[in-house]
Amino acid sequence: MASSTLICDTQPWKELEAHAEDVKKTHLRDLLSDDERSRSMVVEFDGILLDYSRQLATLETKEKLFKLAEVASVKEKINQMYNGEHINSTENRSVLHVALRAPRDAVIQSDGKNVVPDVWNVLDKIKDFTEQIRSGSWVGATGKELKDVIAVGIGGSFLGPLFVHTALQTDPEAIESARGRQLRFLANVDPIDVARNITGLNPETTLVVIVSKTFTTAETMLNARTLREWISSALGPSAVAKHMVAVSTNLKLVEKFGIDPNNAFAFWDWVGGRYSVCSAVGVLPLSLQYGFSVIEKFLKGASSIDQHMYSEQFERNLPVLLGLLSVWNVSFLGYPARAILPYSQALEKFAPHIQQVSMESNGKGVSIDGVPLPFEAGEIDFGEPGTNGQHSFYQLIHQGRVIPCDFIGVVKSQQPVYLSGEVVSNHDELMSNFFAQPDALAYGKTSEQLQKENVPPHLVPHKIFSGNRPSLSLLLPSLNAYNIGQLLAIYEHRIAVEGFIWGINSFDQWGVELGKSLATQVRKQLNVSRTQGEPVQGFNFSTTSMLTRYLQASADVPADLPTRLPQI
Ligand SMILES: O=P(O)(O)OC[C@H]1O[C@H](O)[C@H](O)[C@@H](O)[C@@H]1O
Repeated sequence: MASSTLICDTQPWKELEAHAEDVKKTHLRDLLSDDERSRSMVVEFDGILLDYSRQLATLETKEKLFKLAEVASVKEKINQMYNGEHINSTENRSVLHVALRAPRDAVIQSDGKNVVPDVWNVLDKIKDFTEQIRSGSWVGATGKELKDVIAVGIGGSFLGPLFVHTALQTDPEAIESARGRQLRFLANVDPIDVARNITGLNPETTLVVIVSKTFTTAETMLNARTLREWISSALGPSAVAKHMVAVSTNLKLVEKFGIDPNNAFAFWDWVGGRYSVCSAVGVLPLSLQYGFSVIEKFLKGASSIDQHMYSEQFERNLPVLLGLLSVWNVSFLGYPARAILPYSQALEKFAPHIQQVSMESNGKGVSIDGVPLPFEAGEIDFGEPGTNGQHSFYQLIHQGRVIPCDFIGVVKSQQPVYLSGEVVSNHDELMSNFFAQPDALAYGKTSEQLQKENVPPHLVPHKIFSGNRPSLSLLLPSLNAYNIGQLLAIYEHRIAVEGFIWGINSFDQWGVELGKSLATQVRKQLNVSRTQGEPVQGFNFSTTSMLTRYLQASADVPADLPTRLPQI
């Protein structure tokens, strides 16, 4: 496909549009009665099972989607990504998060250089440093062991590590290796988040890890300065060297901040922020908490999916299939949202992480060549663990709008519980819902069924479930570090595949800039108003009124800002 051709102008796209009209006339009840079809919509790789038989799709849909992938050059784009080509063209960068989890002997080139040795130099440094901290050979300024870690970072420097930390927290092996240690995350510039993070912690036993790709993000830098103050006001300025380390691509700014460059852990501009959890961004704080050997398993799980994505034919390729189905739902069936529904409390931070990976990657309005898109790209991702979500927003999913759902289940619980006298184990109880919900969505309930149940006629319309609501199910064998790595990589690659089809740049994020620069203007205004009593000017009526009101009502904030840390 010529690079300036939009995907929506190609024949396979047009055929899919016409085909979607036919498929909309069928019902999942009928599609699911064809066992042959269902059988062909189950794929397994490395213990992970994907069943997409409850997608509103036929065998013909699949074939047509493969043709779309062909005309969109998906295979070529995957190869370009793995070969380190500058596919992030607006930032002129390679996109090589796969190199972060590649085996030591792999060769992955960026700009003519094999980056794998650099990756492993940093991993070795992390291993060494975290062993020093965990063994107590590195101590704080007063000679005490550093048992607690606060990771300061936001966006991609926060959400992925938080997801993995939350997922590992109840894994038996991880629990064992984290005994006596705490890992916290400070992301929001809201001072309440500082207060919550330092509550109950002693600076003497705390290590602060500043995580920022650019080392310029306003929120992270203010939080970093705040925690530097917390440490130095308690232990003296020289304590910072023992209590603060950094992860960044910008080692000059790390040094300027006052962190010893020896205690800085590098990564590279070919790692996108939201794809950085497998770099020092995630590996350092997570190894401090769980030990490097646990986190190495997480990297191996992600690497297994990387190889699969690269070499498996599309019919059996989990991320490619998932990506194609997402495009089908969004662009042809017209369902703009997706619910991510893990039936595991350990995955409670998975949807928030994927929200960033997906919405920041694919929420674009122009093609990679800058041509405005005549169709919507991206999807609205949200989710909560089951069964909690069932008691919250599932009403809308069952009887309101159609939202394709990803059901994620786990065969073996991290924490099995059985009660004598109960019908099933606690995990079986959870999984009963995992298995039931997709069928409830697909089949629904008809008025005939309701009448047979003697439902009073006036309630029948309220109790009808139209069904025909698509979902897919992913079944993981367990939820250890390896499986968590697999799950992460499946979603990362799925999102890339969607972007490859839509013909957009999934690896830049210009849409976050405008709000940041307007906040700079407001920050300047707040400063001159508080320090010099300047009236608010240069804003529209609404912002001027609100700012004025805010300033008047918070006049107790001292203009000279004497240091004040949370009083909690
Ligand atoms: O890691 P940092 O440079 O501090 O960036 C943190 C975050 O900043 C921005 O908001 C970007 O949109 C995110 O992709 C990034 O992860």
